[in-house]
Amino acid sequence: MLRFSLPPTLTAAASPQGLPLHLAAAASPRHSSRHRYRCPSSPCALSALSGLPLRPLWCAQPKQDSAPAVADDGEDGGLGEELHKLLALLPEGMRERVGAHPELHQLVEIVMDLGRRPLARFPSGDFVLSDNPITLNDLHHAISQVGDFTADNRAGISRTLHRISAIRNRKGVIVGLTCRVGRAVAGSANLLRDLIEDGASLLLIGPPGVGKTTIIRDVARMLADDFEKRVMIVDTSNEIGGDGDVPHAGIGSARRMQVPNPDMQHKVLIEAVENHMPQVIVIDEIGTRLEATAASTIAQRGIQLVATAHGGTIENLTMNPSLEMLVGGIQNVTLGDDEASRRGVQKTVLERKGPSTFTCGVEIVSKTEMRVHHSLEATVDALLSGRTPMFEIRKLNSHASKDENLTLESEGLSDVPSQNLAEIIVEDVMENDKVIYDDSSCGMMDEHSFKMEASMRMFAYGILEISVVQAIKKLGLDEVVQLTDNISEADAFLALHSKLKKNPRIQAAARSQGIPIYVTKTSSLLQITKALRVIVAERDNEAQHFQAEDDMSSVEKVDALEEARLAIEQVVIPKRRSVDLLPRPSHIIVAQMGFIGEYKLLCEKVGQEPNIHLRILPTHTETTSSSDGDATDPGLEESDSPSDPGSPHSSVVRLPLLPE
Ligand SMILES: Nc1ncnc2c1ncn2[C@@H]1O[C@H](COP(=O)(O)OP(=O)(O)OP(=O)(O)O)[C@@H](O)[C@H]1O
Repeated sequence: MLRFSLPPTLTAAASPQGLPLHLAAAASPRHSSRHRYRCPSSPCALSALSGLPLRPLWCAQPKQDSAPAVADDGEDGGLGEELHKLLALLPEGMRERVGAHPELHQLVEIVMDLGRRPLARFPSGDFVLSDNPITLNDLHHAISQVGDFTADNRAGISRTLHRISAIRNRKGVIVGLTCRVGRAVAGSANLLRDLIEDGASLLLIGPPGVGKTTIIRDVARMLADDFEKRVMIVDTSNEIGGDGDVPHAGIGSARRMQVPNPDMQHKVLIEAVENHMPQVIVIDEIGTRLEATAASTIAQRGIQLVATAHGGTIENLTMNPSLEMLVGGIQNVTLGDDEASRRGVQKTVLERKGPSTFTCGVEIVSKTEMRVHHSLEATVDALLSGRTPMFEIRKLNSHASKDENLTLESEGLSDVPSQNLAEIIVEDVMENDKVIYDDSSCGMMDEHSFKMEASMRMFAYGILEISVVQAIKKLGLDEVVQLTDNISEADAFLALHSKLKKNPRIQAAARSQGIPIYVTKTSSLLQITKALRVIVAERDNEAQHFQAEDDMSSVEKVDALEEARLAIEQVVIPKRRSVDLLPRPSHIIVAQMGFIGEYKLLCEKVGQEPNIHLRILPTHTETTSSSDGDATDPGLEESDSPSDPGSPHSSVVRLPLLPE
């Protein structure tokens, strides 16, 4: 886990909320140097692979000339001027009740439905503002203070970021209001600062109320003020720049175009590009096919695009016919039989149709946690092929108080957590060959002793690629183990047991490749690291074994030829006696025969496996024809007789393996 300490000056400057993001708002960081990371599967996917820390939020100096960030909550006990404007919509009794609430500064919404008790929504839960039900008068009082409701039934309060949404009856009369508190939280986009600075087009996805608009507002401010880009916000419901014709200070020097009617959003998008020469376009809520098409047109013109869309995950987008275009579009493809079996998939598969409109996808999990998909295309491809996509988790420590250290962690980069080591099981699922991983032995091994010379390609299935890559980095195996998407070129296969069990096709594909299959019970970084150790160690042993065999083979060959040389030069030629050499493997016997042939001597193979060996005859090949049928060859005769090889009179002399 990576921890960064908040400097005391900034700690002191932290907002009364004590929220980490508010702490971050105290600084307006500007980064001059950046880490660049490399990904095996995609050139841009990657900070998590680096093993390098994310930058702390305050690591750069605030820009001197940038306007100070506007926080909603003011000095009067956290009740800022803007919040006052929202509370003014309420009848006095309710206003006092909510004003006295200890979490006022975190108020999210006020709900007023005709004939029901009014509610204030806080992150901790709902709070009843009055036992008296809301009347039409209460609603009229509120409506009279807000601007006009547009076609999307939304209105705002001039010079604020609040959003008032109406519920109407069938005759069009307003019978309910949802009054959302809007805040400019400078620093809420700091977790995305590196991507923004890189010029990446970002698609932020998240459920309603998770904080997308707040983040995108800060992105616009950051791009305009910190990175001095020409930013145009296409503000469909005036939520980013606030209600009224003068935009809210929360967007900094970004410009804003209002949209007369939500159906016109796509037209205003194109107009923004054609008339105002923006470098960046910011849009809240892309929701229709027309809007998605307009966004894709803009991206093709090389403009940095930052947008939000509703949805829990990127997978939701791939299943949304209106929005799938944002991720490149999805199509059905029918594969040939060979290709289908090579990939281990069915014949009809889903594939991405074209390039994605956005470079990166960011799933907003909560106000303090995001999942960054550095390559949206790689994520979509992974999802469509049934693999788990690689993403990076970026978090602000939600437990940090303003007096504590602020923790910025990326799970993708954090150290291996301590876990119950007994749980670690790595099995080789090839039949009858189950290996239970012995953790104690692993503890004895030095992480850096796993270096291998030969590189190895590994196919991971059902396991986050990012975790595998991290484990590879942790073991220092970057140069050794590479991930591959193609099972047919893999040397090893690592899978999550539960997932592999359910996919006989992929099992069959791996088996047909004849590669070792390893499984882990869970996909925790710890288990993957340990699995990798086993895989690499086994591979290392194998490599050493082959190497040893090779080495031995060449040493034995030298010995065998030397043995033949001594036999020829010391016995066969001077004493004209035959000599039996030592039994050897066949490829070495062949080498010996060639060697003997150079002396123009005859030899023959004698004995049975495993004792087959050569007998060198004191007969020259030139004389073979004339001596053919010479049954009286003394050497041959003598050598057939069982005799003591050590005897000076013996016809069979066994030479020492190595000459002295
Ligand atoms: N970092 C933050 N700190 C404090 N409050 C926040 C933060 N981010 C958002 N909020 C508050 O949470 C509420 C919802 O935020 P926001 O409107 O940005 O969400 P959203 O995801 O855009 O919602 P929707 O999809 O419904 O438009 C607002 O009241 C906002 O002020």
